[in-house]
Amino acid sequence: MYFFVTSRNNRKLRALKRHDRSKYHGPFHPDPNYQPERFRRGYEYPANVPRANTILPSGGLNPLDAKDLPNRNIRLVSLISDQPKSSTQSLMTKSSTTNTTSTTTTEPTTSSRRALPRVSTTKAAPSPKAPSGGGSKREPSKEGKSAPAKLPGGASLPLPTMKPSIRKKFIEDEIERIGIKLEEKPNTNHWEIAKDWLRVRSVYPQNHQGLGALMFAMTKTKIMKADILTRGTQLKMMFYLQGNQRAIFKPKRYEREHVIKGNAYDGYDRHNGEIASFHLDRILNFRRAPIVVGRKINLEIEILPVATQRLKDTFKKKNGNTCFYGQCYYCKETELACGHGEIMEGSLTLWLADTFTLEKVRHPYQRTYRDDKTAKWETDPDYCSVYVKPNPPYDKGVRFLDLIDMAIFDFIIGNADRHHYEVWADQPESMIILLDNAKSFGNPHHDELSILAPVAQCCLLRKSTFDRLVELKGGLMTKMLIEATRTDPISPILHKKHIEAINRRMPIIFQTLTKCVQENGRDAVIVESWKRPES
Ligand SMILES: Nc1ncnc2c1ncn2[C@@H]1O[C@H](COP(=O)(O)OP(=O)(O)OP(=O)(O)O)[C@@H](O)[C@H]1O
Ligand SMILES: [Mn+2]
Repeated sequence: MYFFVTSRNNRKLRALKRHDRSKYHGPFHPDPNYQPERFRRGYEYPANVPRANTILPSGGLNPLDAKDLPNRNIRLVSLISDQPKSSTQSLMTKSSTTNTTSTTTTEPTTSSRRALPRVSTTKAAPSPKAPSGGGSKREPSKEGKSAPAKLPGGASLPLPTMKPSIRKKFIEDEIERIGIKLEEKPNTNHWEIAKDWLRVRSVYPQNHQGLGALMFAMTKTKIMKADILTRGTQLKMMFYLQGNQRAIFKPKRYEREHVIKGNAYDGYDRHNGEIASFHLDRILNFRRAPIVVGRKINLEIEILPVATQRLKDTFKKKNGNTCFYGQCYYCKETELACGHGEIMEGSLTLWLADTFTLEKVRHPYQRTYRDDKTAKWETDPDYCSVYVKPNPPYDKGVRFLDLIDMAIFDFIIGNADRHHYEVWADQPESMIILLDNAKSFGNPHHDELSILAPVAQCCLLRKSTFDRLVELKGGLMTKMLIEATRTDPISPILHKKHIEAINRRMPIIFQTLTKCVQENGRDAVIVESWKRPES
């Protein structure tokens, strides 16, 4: 009898839940309550719908909401300023100012121990002393190294800087180096070259002149066959290029200035984000992302004649434009991707050679993709030390530091959708391959701090990444990004608001690291390698 009542109640509860469509909007559908209509990834959350509050509101506040909240006049003081600051320096410093141009607001907290900082940035949060020209104004000492910035508690986070003249030359060289000439190089097997490049810890080499020729080939080579790609949840096509090379085509869905509102993982893929991310991967010298170019295709001439029947079946005309909807988890006839007439812009990602096998791993900082449910990492400040650090594959080797690198990368590009990542199977030293970066550059007015959770909680960073970030600070990263993408066939790749967003996010990374250094000491945070200490 008891069982009967309970199961009937459960049934009722389940039925109730089924009608409550306000919850699930993630990529998976683990339960029967899933309602795809409402929370397709292409769906943008209406502004007037109240959202359930989580302890951590996805790591950031919408700047537009900040004015409604009390006691948020808190100014973020940069810790990477060039002169040592007084003890008012802290990641979040309470300020009595009512200055509305204050770039950052944060909710006051009684405890310094919380899962994540809640900071939201409305517009460029300049590091006060960071010059826009990319150089550093810090007075160099005789060796060209600056005095370390002293922090409260005696810790320091030295940011080595170059002599202004050396820095100037460095900037020029870096900008020169990162530009790519897309030029034809006939009688070359570009695909074979890309295959030879593939390593356990890199996809392509640094500064290889073959890259421009390979990318040129990607933009021009005849498409021999076009098919759907059912893998993943987003609309895309699989192309087979002449010479037996596969490539993924992600269609343009938004104009450059479009802002994706709502959750940081909302919206369709951004093809330009996929391109910009590849170049950022080059700039950071990670070389862990597949090679991507922009390409405009003629759907009627280049695709339909070589399309498989199952892809052709999803083609439609709308308002005189050729469109398709493909076949994937979120693909449906009413959500067409349309060309401009017959021409469709998109990104083309080179398929990785089969030298190694991909293995998919669940990201330890995976989101719940639900408003009513927080993941453990969002509320537990010890999540990293208890659940990540001590356990394989993060307890030794390169994986853990790769995870942190990826968090930095994703924070810069604004990708909050890294629910899984991929590595080479059976290769313990494998890199985390930065596959699928298209959920990026959605909202340039919002910095999704929760993406930095692995950095803020684990307080570890590979030294080479730290050094590179220091080199790129002060605007060099974005200068290089603009130069790197300038020759892409569908350039400009990013709207200037996104460039501004990157410049704003860099100091936030340094602030997060500084807080780590304050608490743990520099040597424990910036490391060459990491291994779980013997207990
Ligand atoms: N360049 C590539 N080389 C080899 N395999 C790839 C490549 N790009 C994607 N894949 C494979 O296809 C899968 C789906 O691709 P991708 O992640 O870009 O699609 P998606 O629809 O965005 O997926 P999701 O919805 O899970 O984010 C990847 O997880 C990977 O296994
Ligand atoms: Mn994706």
